[in-house]
Amino acid sequence: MFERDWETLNEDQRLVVKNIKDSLLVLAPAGTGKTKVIAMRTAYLLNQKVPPTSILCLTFTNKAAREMEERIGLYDKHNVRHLTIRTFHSFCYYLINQEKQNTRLAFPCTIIDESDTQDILKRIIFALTKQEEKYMGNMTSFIENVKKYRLNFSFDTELKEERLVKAYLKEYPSKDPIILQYGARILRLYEKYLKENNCVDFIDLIIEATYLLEDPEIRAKWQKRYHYIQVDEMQDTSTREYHIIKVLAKENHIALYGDFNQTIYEWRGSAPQTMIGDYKEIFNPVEITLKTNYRSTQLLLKAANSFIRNSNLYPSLSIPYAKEIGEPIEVFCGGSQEAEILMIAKSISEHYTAEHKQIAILTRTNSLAKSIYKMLEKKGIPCIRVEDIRLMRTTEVKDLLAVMSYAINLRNSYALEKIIKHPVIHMEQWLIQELKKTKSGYMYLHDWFLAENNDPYQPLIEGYMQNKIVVLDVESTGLDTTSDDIIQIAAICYGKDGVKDQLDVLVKPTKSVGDSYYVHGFTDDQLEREGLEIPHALDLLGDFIKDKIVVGHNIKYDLSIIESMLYRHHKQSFAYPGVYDTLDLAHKIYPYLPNHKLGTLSELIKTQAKPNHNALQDILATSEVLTHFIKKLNEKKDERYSYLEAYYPYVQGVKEQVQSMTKEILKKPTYEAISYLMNSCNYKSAYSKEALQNLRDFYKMAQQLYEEHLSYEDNIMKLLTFSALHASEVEQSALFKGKIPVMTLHQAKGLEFDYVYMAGCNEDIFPSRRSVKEGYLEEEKRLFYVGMTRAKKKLYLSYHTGKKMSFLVEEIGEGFKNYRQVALDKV
Ligand SMILES: Nc1ncnc2c1ncn2[C@@H]1O[C@H](COP(=O)(O)OP(=O)(O)OP(=O)(O)O)[C@@H](O)[C@H]1O
Repeated sequence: MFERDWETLNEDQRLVVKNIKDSLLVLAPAGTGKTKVIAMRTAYLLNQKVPPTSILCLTFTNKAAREMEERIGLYDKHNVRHLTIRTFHSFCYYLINQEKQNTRLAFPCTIIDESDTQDILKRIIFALTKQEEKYMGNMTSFIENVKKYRLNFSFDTELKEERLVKAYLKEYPSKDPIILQYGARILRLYEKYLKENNCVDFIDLIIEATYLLEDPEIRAKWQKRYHYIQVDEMQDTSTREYHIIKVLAKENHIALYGDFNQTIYEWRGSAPQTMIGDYKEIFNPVEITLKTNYRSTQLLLKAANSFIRNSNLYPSLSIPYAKEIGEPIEVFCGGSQEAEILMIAKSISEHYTAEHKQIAILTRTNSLAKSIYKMLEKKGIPCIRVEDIRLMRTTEVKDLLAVMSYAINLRNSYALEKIIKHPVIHMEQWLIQELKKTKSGYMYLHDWFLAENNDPYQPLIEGYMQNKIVVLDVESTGLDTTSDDIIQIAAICYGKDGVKDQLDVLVKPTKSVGDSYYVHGFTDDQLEREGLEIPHALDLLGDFIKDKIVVGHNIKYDLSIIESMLYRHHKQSFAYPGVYDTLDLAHKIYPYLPNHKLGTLSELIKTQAKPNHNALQDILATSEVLTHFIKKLNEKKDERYSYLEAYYPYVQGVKEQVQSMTKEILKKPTYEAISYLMNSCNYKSAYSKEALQNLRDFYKMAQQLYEEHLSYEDNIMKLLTFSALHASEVEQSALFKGKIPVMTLHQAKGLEFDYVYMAGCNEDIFPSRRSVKEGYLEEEKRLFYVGMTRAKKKLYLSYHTGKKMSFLVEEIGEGFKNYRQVALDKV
């Protein structure tokens, strides 16, 4: 297979595939086969016996990652599983997950996608300004950019939001009155909200990965891991992402692939020219340009080249492979926007029969895509608005995901609020508002749903008084709770009279400790000599924690791996009267600390025991921190009781409903949990026919993603991560169910179609007036180029009278276009 495909490659492509000794910069204009080349070069590396675990491929979309994996799988089915092929965010998540013990995040945290971010910001902005949506667009990118800007300062610098925003606005001035007046407060409230709910957004993933890689040990480990790094669509890689690549690559081989003319995310922080300047200086790459275009007809390619010249874009021109001269671009003008859309409809139904499915309609804005979709639908043309088929973003899917997310992260009030507002539960708004006001007593919304008829901290306080608290910590061969082994269990039983008992055992693992030796210091030999068999160690632990309150710092991780070991050894889960996490308490009691790691808390409280990765020492430090927290909790006891008296009777019923629902979810595979919610909990009564169809698709997706060997909880985690990282993406398969996709140009990145209609080629629409005002005219030109180069056979450009035709159409130059004007009554 590889040999056969190798034969089809042109000389430039072969140069790239075969060069595995230098760093590379591959400049590849649209349609010249860079995706194909990356896949073949990876296969070639495997042929040359490069270990698959040392190859990292970063793609722009999950779809591209999947396609690349499939393509490489054709050449090497066995090794493809061991490659790391991910999008940037997904890679950062992977890295953080592997460094669970070092990250500042508390696992399992919930990753929120862009629509959740918008939702949260909308609420904050409304609460502060009583203004609604019109400020959203600006605010989302403002928050994203300020968060990234924070990385210009060292992690040790303490920077309050006010100072950070001031510094940012000095460098990047804004005229938006809401940003100027409220920017810092909005940022502060947004960050606080995420922390309280144990959620992270996409930028946090990049920030946390950067933070982790600052640690010399962690950095060296990851640098050692990857010897070959390939990055697709480098032109849209943000400066921050490039920084991570650079750190990882160090002196290893790196290959960047891209096309300056397809940079369409400069507004989000990509600066390809600066990045490449830096890359050339540091890595001294061999530069190869792919010149042969395999996608478009001769005429379309000449038109695209002509556009590049006339608009002064980056001078990378390509030559056609196609023998077909092709048809000229058809430019037509409607007497109104409606007439323009009707002309598109007419053209589609006249020229293309059912066999011609490869058609797409591209627009500059979402709102135009919506109008086109509506009108085509009325005309009976089967089409689909890409925005609507982002399955993971639909309200109904998000409703079900909220239940799952809450089930595994009981600190997630964001998800909880979604659940209790849902029509099947419907807690009244006034009550939710009142419950949110009880934070001053360390009672967050989620605490109301954990509390029995009394103070949620009562069991902890009582446990302390009765010397029945167990502080626990386990060490393992790695951080994958589903497959790694426990090698040490350490616990103390303590309370108001100090430490009463202690358990400290080593355990024989079923596999080598590998690199984890550097974290805990136990060798295979020592564990073999001194370790107990795991069933025995688990029994000892079971006895030790019986009837005790279990506490730990980020205890969820320890409990997950214990649960997994019990499951693997066919043992019953442990039962204990309560679990508390000092990390959770730290967030509530000291919300404004820069981080809540055990070391930070130990310094703040001045504990005698200092945490140092030795399990017993860490436990002692945790117990001192806990004692301090219990004192604080006690101080607010009366306040909590007065809240409980006022609201608990209203909460109780709903609480029981939510608890029984979430408990049930954790006893089933994800897809069964979906049908349980739909049927037994009657979620289905709340949705329309289309929404129910989406939920059926979601069910199927959960079934496909399900992995038997993972625990129920880990499968939920997998589904949630998948949905967050895929939320902004178009699932190509759904597009081609015999419907014509209507989408924005940004959504069309990386796709190709036989026939492409670019609508709304009017001044002020394309280029968009706002972008031009903000200084992004060049980016608008590149977006136009991306649109033109999606077409394989024919391109249609349309506009309407009332506004002038976009000058971008003129910049294609003459000799490639036919003009047509039709009045509305003739359509
Ligand atoms: N050597 C080749 N021979 C025949 N077809 C090829 C060759 N190289 C690439 N192609 C085909 O050309 C088309 C474009 O390739 P590909 O999608 O890899 O380009 P690209 O550079 O990633 O494009 P873009 O940047 O516009 O997304 C694909 O259909 C691919 O299969």
